[in-house]
Amino acid sequence: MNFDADYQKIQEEKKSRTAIESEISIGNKPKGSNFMRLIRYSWKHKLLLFLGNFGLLVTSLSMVALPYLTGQMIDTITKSDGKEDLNKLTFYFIILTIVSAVFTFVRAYAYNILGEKITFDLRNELFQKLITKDIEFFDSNRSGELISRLSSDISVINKGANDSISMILKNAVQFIGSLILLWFISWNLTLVLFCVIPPFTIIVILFVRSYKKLTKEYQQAVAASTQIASEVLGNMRIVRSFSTEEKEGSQYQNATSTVYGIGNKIAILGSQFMSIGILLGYAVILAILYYGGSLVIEDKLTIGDLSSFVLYTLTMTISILAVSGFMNQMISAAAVSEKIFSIMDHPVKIQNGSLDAQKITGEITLKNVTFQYPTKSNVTTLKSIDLEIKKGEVVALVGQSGSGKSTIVQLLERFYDSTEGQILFDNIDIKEYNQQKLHQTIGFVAQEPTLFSGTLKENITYGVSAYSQEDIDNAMKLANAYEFVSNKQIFPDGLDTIVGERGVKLSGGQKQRIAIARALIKNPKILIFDEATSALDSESEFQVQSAIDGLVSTGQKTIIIIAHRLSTIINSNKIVVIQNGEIVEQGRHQDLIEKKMESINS
Ligand SMILES: Nc1ncnc2c1ncn2[C@@H]1O[C@H](COP(=O)(O)OP(=O)(O)OP(=O)(O)O)[C@@H](O)[C@H]1O
Repeated sequence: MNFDADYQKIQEEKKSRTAIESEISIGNKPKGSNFMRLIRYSWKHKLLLFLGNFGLLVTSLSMVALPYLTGQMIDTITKSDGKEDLNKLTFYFIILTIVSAVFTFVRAYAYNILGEKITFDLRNELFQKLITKDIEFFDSNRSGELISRLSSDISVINKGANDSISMILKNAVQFIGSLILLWFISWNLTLVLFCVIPPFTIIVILFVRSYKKLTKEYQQAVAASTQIASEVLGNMRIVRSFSTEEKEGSQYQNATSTVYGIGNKIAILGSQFMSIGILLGYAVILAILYYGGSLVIEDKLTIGDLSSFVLYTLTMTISILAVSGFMNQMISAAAVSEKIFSIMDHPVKIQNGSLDAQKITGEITLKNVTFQYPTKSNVTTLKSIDLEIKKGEVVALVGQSGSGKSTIVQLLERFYDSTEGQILFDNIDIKEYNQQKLHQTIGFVAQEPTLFSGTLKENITYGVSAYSQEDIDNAMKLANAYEFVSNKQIFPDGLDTIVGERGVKLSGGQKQRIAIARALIKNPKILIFDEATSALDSESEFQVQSAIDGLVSTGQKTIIIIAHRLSTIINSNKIVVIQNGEIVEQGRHQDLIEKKMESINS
């Protein structure tokens, strides 16, 4: 294992971590209002929306009627002959309470389910869009951040989209309904109330603004700490071997301290707002009681009406406070949805072609290919590469680390489009081919094989829809994997052995051979080995190398091998030497040696 390189990688990742902490580079700004776009997601579930809103209307109107009924009951109590009316009013009260309870259930249930459906739709749409983004997108957006978009951020939208919208609407209906009834009970008392509403509204607006800013900062801080956790937990062996647990622990603590700090500010702001709200609320009640009480003394208002008035004022104060509370959730949802929609809308540059690549024979041409990575556009990684690979040829790409060998492979896989020049398969531009079909004709084995959680069989047949047991066995035999998979002492469950995080750990060489079998089962016309043996010990290397040699000897596939070791490439039809992104030499091994001898002699 190359610990130094790994350690350096972690350090580099850490440096870039700081850079990405604040912003996710998702490119273009979202179009239109995010909120309206969220509403459109709920519009897809019209029945639930209708049920929720109907429940909401009925509950809110019953809540508006209750203080009025209470006032009427108080007035009836003060009359000596009011028993019959009291019974009637009590009956109405009971009915209203029951209606209110039933429709509260309808509203809450419909909105909760609606929230879950929106979450389901958003999460799936986002994931589908993510996995079809250009590889370039993943160069500049860290997986930790993208995962938190998918998990915690979408849950924030769920809360914002169901609880808050429904509660805001409910309280708004209650507020307006109460205001109308207040006006009918006593317009002059209502005017007193109007004097307090503007300062109250200004405070709410100021609070909402500051809250919005802090919420955004909070989410970015959470994403940054998640990124640290995911990197450290994913690289535990390196962390342990360099004894950096303490350092990583304090790094994480620093990141979470930032989260805590912002959370603290949010808590202070929220509490301040609540206390000012309560203060203003009681001031209003006192004003109403004082002025309303004077009107009762002057016989211009009944005690029942004053009681209704006080209750309505309370309802309205609570409504404003509740709306502001739920506004927070909605603002968080809007802030989060802005990021989610920006990711969804980020354009895909690599356009798919329509040509079926199944009939490709394996002839590859690179014509004057120049390339800069989009995230490093000031550096030309490949410079005017001209290369011809014939069908069935074995070509080795050699050169110093960082010279551009793997970049050539990435262009052949069309992970990126070349900046200049053309890549042709069977004399047809790579852009003309359907990408999925093209990938089926190319088998790729990377330096560090990645297996997915699941069985060995699932891993070998990854990406292949139709296969027989014979296909699996053949692929395993060609990859030198058949023997160890069939060894009941090592793998009692054979192909059904679970691998991955919760399963059996495979050795590097075993993993690599499963990865080769996975590449071979597609029966690809082109096979690419990107330093497939460089991370292995000599025994595993021998096993993998003989699997590659076996494939080379069939002469049926075009094989591109990136390797450092001479033994791996000595039998190639062509060795291509790359230096600083340019081809400096190419030919058979013997030709290159002769050339070298000539240059030494001359
Ligand atoms: N996704 C990427 N984004 C930006 N730059 C990249 C990316 N991948 C590679 N590079 C850069 O491109 C250059 C060529 O890298 P490449 O991986 O092709 O080299 P290589 O010859 O395969 O090296 P090695 O033998 O070490 O694997 C390097 O400078 C590298 O830093």
